[in-house]
Amino acid sequence: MAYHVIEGNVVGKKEKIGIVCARFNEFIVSKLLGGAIDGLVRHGISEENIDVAWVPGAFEIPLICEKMVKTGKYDAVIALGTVIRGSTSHYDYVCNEVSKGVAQVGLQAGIPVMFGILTTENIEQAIERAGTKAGNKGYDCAVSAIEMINLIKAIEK
Ligand SMILES: Nc1c(NC[C@H](O)[C@H](O)[C@H](O)CO)[nH]c(=O)[nH]c1=O
Ligand SMILES: CC(=O)[C@@H](O)COP(=O)(O)O
Repeated sequence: MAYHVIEGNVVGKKEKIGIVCARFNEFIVSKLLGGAIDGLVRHGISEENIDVAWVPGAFEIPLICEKMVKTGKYDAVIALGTVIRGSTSHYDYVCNEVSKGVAQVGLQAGIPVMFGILTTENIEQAIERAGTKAGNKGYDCAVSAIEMINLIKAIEK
């Protein structure tokens, strides 16, 4: 192979992870959280190195992600929430702002800030992505967080 490949493995060690959860639609978000913790622990992260912060709704997630990042205590932050369309345009504003906000925090952070927020048309779609037939978005974000931590280490060494 003439070119070099830089990639991150999914082996966690002593890294510290912050998770920000929205309480709105907690029935779903709690499943995302369980999946995220399962993914982290099964890939080597100790539960004692995981902090979970709860916010009222997805709109508040970016601010607390930023607060966690600025502590300098975490190797990655995972945002978990569930936004389900209602009968007004409120859904669009919440989704737009939370996605922009999390992305903005991530670009400024220097550490991975993972977007584990479901944005669905209905409850069924959310359930499918919180541990049923479409997997668990929380688990996926957890494993990707470890990959990103190790990728950054590989690039910076
Ligand atoms: N409708 C959903 C919300 N709405 C609440 C907002 O996120 C926010 O907490 C409120 O506007 C006060 O600032 N939040 C969700 O997480 N999911 C929803 O479906
Ligand atoms: C995503 C939301 O904010 C939504 O649940 C609010 O519902 P509605 O648009 O019917 O007020």
